[in-house]
Amino acid sequence: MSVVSSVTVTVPATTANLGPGFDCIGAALKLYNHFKFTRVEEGGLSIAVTGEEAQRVQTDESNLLYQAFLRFYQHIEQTPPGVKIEIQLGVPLARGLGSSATAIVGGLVAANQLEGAPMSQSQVMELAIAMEGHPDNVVPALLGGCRLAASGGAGWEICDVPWHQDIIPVVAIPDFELSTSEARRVLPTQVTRADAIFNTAHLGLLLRGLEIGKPEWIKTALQDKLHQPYRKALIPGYDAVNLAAVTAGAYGMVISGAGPTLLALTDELHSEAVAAAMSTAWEQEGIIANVRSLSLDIQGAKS
Ligand SMILES: Nc1ncnc2c1ncn2[C@@H]1O[C@H](COP(=O)(O)OP(=O)(O)O)[C@@H](O)[C@H]1O
Ligand SMILES: N[C@@H](CCOP(=O)(O)O)C(=O)O
Repeated sequence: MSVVSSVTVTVPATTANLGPGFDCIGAALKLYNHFKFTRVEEGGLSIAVTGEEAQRVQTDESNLLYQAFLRFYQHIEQTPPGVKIEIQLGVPLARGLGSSATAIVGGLVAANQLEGAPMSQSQVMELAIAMEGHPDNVVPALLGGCRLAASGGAGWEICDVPWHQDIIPVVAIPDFELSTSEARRVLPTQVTRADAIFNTAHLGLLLRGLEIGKPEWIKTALQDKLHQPYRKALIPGYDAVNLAAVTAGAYGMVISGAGPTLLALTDELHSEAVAAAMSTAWEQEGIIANVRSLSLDIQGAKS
């Protein structure tokens, strides 16, 4: 491939953890950010952002998308070109839907394309994981689908997790932010053996439950002892929304990523009722949420 002057990269939102899979499993959703990079021969940086939360995105060198772009050039040991970046935001910021992963993946993929793809997809993935610090958002954002990542001796093993077509994700996105770093600060650095065993068993059950679409298994499997018990307190109304979702027919409800978005898994028959119940429950707590059913994106980042 040859060097190009402009590239547009589309990157999906992701929902990480899925209950017991803290820091190792995530799924790409059909909700997107679009990033256009244009080489500027005179040098310099300009960033323009459109979309609902546009004014919340940094437009100087600290912009995460640009930081990922720079990281690519540092990695290939070349001087970065001047660039004009146009961001069309579709993924809400700091809500637990992997907005930072879209920026990291977007910046790396765009730079790689501009330079004629000197890096393989798996090299881009390793760099993205190193930047984000955990694999569960950047891996599905790059590759699409539901993915489990495990660090091997030399690198990462990525496993494609089959997702039964009857399982519908419903996301309830509240009108407040919770940064991932803040939500990680409340987690203990050590866990008990009992909690480790609990999550190991439940993640195993979840993988098989997602594959065959068995409601009882998914219901049990969505429980977690490693992060949700500590993070619930950061999300007002968590218990009320959980009860409403399950009463309306959800298999279960979890925190999407680090929150505050809440994710219910359900079936087609119940998805509308589950969405309405989650919305109402949060409204009763004084929180307005954008609640919607989303299907899985299976393509990942595309340019
Ligand atoms: N499109 C984007 N362009 C630049 N920076 C972004 C973009 N999306 C997210 N970010 C950065 O990532 C931060 C949110 O990251 P984080 O707290 O991990 O939340 P999330 O769960 O959405 O990934 C934003 O405050 C912003 O600094
Ligand atoms: N495993 C991470 C996932 C963070 O996801 P995000 O969408 O909130 O960035 C964590 O739980 O901290």
